[in-house]
Amino acid sequence: MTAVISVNDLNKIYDSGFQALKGVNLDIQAGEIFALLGPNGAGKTTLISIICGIVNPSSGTVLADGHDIIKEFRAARSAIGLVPQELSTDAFETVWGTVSFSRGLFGKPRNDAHIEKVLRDLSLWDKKDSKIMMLSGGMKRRVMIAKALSHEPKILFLDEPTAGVDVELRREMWEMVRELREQGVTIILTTHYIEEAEEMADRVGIINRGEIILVDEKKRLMEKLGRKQLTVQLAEPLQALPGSLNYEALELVADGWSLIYTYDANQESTGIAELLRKLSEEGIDFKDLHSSQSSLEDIFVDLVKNGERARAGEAS
Ligand SMILES: Nc1ncnc2c1ncn2[C@@H]1O[C@H](COP(=O)(O)OP(=O)(O)OP(=O)(O)O)[C@@H](O)[C@H]1O
Repeated sequence: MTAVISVNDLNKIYDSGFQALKGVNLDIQAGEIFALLGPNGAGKTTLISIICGIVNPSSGTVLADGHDIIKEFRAARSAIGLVPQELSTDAFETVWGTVSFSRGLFGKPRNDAHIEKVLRDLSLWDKKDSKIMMLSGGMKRRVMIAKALSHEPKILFLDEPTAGVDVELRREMWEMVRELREQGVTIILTTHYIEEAEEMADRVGIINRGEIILVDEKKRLMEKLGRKQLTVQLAEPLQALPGSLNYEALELVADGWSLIYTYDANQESTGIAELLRKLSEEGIDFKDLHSSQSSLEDIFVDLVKNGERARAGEAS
């Protein structure tokens, strides 16, 4: 695997004195979809902005497509397409005009066939002569993507691509991102929607308070940290758990009508057999059993919470 972006010991301290990035190390592999996930203010936009040359780093280095983003800014930047959070296009320009103009900004020679392909791939071809202001919100977002792809970048950044878009458009965007990956574009998206990372990404990086707290393949992440929950629906409600069933992994919920048992599906012994035996010994009957896998959301919330707890421990 080759890293198409390599971030080394990157720090950012804003003029206000606020440290938005703390020693970030990150490699993005060619051809992957990488989701950078983190709560508001975690540092996602700062990281992307540094890689794209919009914000200066305080220290550390970044290589994009093998080029140092400061010393070889032009070469690094021309490998990158950026779809920013904000929609910013000239309302009076046509779709064709604005997208071709973007290509020119990167010093690339005119290539109408490429612009046509981009517009067709994004279902914008029949709108090529429309003025931007005449387009729907979804179409405007597509134009932003077309602009970012106009100079044939190898790497595409999407900053919160589906913030504030409706469900249908979100699905379309996901589909489009997958198609781009098939064409060999490496994609990095930032999101606070765990659903988005879960749906789209090959790998997920979690950033919190300027630190990357975890990077892993999505599948492995879910297997490694994924807990399962077994819900036992009782035949009769319980007031309280009997002493023999009083353990941390077991909770009485739904006014005493259900038990939730949390276990690690990767362990050889899950404890389920023992739980069921104890229920029977205590004479507790149940109507139904079902298990569910924890989502990336649970994993994320746990990681962020644990990080905060560890920090509180350090402080005290
Ligand atoms: N120009 C600036 N000057 C000072 N602080 C800043 C500046 N830009 C961002 N910050 C702070 O740096 C932190 C990280 O911001 P950033 O926009 O990178 O986060 P984010 O993860 O992208 O958040 P969001 O999801 O809300 O966009 C925030 O606390 C923010 O207030």
